[in-house]
Amino acid sequence: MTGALAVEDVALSFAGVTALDGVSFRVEPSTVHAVIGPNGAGKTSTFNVICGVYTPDRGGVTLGGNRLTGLPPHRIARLGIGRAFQNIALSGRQTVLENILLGRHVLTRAGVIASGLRLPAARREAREGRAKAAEIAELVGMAPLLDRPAGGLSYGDKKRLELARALAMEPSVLLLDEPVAGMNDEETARTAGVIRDVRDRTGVSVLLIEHDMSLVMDVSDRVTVLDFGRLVADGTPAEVRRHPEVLRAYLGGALGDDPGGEPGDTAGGEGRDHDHHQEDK
Ligand SMILES: Nc1ncnc2c1ncn2[C@@H]1O[C@H](COP(=O)(O)OP(=O)(O)OP(=O)(O)O)[C@@H](O)[C@H]1O
Repeated sequence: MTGALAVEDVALSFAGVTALDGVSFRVEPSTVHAVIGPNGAGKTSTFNVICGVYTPDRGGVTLGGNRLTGLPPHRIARLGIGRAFQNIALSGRQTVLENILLGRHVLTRAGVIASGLRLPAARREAREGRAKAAEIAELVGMAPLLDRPAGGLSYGDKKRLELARALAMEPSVLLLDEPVAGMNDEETARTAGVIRDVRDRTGVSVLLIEHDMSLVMDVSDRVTVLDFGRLVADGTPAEVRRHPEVLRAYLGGALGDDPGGEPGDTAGGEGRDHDHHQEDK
């Protein structure tokens, strides 16, 4: 077990626009942790700082006490931060198995020449890779689809394949950017089950950005709320839902008394006036 992911006093600005202003929180091992907040709150910026896409002006990120900030993104990925993207970028002609194997390339040691020559180490690595990919496909409920071309999958399966591909890197922390965006209720429930299974069966922590409050309140062990780049609340879903600053940020939208709201609720979507945030963009 690698230990907690700690975001410590991170500040980030773009040409005078403050994206993050002293944000700190911890993602404990084997937990589901959501980062929520209205549009422009700093959620994506937080992910980009964790992955090393952006270097913060102040503060930094550690995993199990080791500093990630300052390292290039590929090193951070190797150290255990896996990310599945909101925009589906799968190789449509390749099969589910091949797409999951693509996700493993950061772990592959034998190298292209050894693989080309089919040296024993490369063959062993390929065999292990396929076994691991099959295991991951089973975890995300896609075992029967291993030989299907990714291009023909349903929308929900494509999104879960993206998640599987990130898992193939064997991360300690899996970053999911809106894992159920655009999904219907049934697909959302399936993905919620996969997120729980990832936590419970692999011990991987899941850090997710999500506007669907129903999913957030349902699957998260802990929720961090950002607004205008500042942390306004951090706690269990029950604590966060009652927090006065959170209620204010969402203007009585999806986080009100209704536990979990309706699937598809877009907190910060309908529940507040975004215009003052959009001006900053
Ligand atoms: N590359 C960039 N250049 C300039 N400003 C940026 C950049 N990335 C983010 N920002 C600004 O930083 C602030 C935080 O943006 P960020 O994308 O992190 O918010 P978010 O919570 O992910 O929003 P959304 O829910 O709309 O995706 C916003 O004011 C945004 O306009």
